[in-house]
Amino acid sequence: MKEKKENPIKVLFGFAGEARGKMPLSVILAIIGELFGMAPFFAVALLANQVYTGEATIQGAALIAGAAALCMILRTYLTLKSSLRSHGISFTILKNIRCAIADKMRRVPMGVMLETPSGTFKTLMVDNVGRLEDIIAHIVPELPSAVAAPFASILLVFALDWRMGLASLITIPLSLIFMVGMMQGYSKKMATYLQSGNEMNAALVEYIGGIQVIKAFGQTGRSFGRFSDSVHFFHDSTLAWWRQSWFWMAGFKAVLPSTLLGTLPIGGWLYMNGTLSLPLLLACIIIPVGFMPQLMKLGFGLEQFAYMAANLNPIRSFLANPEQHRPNMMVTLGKRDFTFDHVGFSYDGKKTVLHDVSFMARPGEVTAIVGPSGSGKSTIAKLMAGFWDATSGSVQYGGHEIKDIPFQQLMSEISYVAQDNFLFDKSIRENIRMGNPMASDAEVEAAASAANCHDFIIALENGYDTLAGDAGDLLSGGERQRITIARAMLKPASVVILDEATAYADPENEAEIQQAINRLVTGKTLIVVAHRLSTIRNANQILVIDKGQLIASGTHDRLREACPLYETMWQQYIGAADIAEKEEL
Ligand SMILES: Nc1ncnc2c1ncn2[C@@H]1O[C@H](COP(=O)(O)OP(=O)(O)OP(=O)(O)O)[C@@H](O)[C@H]1O
Repeated sequence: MKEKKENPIKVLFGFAGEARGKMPLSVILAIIGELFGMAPFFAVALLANQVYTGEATIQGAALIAGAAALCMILRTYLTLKSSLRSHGISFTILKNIRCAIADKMRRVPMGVMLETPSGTFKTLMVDNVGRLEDIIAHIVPELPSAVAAPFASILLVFALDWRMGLASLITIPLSLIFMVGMMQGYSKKMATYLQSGNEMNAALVEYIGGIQVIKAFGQTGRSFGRFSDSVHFFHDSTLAWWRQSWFWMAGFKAVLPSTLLGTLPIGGWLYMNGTLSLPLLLACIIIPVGFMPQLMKLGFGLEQFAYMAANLNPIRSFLANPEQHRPNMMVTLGKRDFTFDHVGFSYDGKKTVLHDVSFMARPGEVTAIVGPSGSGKSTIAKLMAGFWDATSGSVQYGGHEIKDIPFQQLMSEISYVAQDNFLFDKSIRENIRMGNPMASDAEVEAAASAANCHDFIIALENGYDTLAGDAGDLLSGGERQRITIARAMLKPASVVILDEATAYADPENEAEIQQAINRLVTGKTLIVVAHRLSTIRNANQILVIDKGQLIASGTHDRLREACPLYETMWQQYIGAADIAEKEEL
């Protein structure tokens, strides 16, 4: 995914939608509000002058104080108005970003959705987007006003006496030195901070998920190790950042508002010289005291912009994913065969994982895909299911390119049993029924029996009503796999794509799964990504994949003679099966 360096504010307001063009008024209201906020300082300066010149009267002082109070009321009113408006805009932008992410989820290839952990979407939608709220609602309108009011005051001090104007600015270059120290490596540190926070969240979810095993076996386990490491990393990196920046931050906060450092000695010297009158001295000392705290907001605001960019990046990155387009109109499918015609594929546009793969899988037959780990077997299965589109060449089903078949229509033809045997956090009954929402309870249980899972399901405390999430730690990987096979059995599909799980190679589970598969595929086309070669001995066609290339195809007996890689895999398989059998005895 390529990312152009774009102004993050521009990117953010690209989502303004119906609130487009409303921010300038919010900024103007905030600026005018801040200008009114300077009134008390002018009032004090004016009063001091009147006292000095002997012009001060009770009525005059009351009038000045009243005007200052009115200005403060106006300031509160305008700031409130600006804030109300900017919050409205902020919520609109947040809503639009969330809608854009949700919309994108529908458009990205199914493979992106299946392979991205759901926690990542939660972080994107809730955390990253949520953190933008304050920045839009506060920083955007307040930053220009934090510049405007001090700027107007500085101009006034310069107009009164340019030497005092310069004296009042003396703390700015000094504080800039501290600010540069504070901002050193800021973007990198902020990115580490956010990333380590996300890593801690993910590790916590994994740790809590496995707590039952940890308690049962009194072990700390790998997941605790990961959680503990992430907590320590978060602690260490945050502390290191704080240690590096506290001195600079304290210096910045102490120096910037201390305008007296310049105005008092220089003003005093000018007064003693007789080149500055006392009223001017007082005015030039008091007015800067009022504007510097505003400039502090500027420093804070700049920091927030870096924070905003760090939160905006993962959102932009997801939205930059290429989209998968499918028509809505159903097509008339011919003979249900799969044809791969010179197919090439890359997940990320950089590394090619399939090179020029061509084959045909005929209806009603078993086509097996074998090869070393990482050779591209699952990728072929995912291209058949339409989860990704071929980068070059074409994948066809029933005489049509898969990308010309509506996704729903293709899904109604195919039952896909994934390697990671994904169960939803619903009851086991509902998990199986997802294969066919119209199925009765009796049909669900019949499918479960055929998939060899009825017995262990009824042994659970709540039987078929047990939530898959609650049952997660009670079920073995093989049992979870069989539940997904039961789901696939219930689906009235003509093709079954079975991405075999690698992990459940113990002979008992293997036999149970094998039986379930045999019942599942009666009369259907089976495409199996095979890790256990016993599964596919009788396959009509076996495709041997190596490093993304189809190096041979044929029946088991033919490949044993013609394909050395297949023969080696077969010998390894027999050897492993022998060892497993002996261990069982
Ligand atoms: N979502 C993805 N994004 C990027 N690369 C991926 C993705 N999924 C798989 N790959 C890479 O594509 C290559 C082929 O992976 P694939 O899962 O198809 O192999 P496989 O033969 O099925 O492996 P295994 O037998 O271990 O399941 C591997 O290098 C893998 O790292």
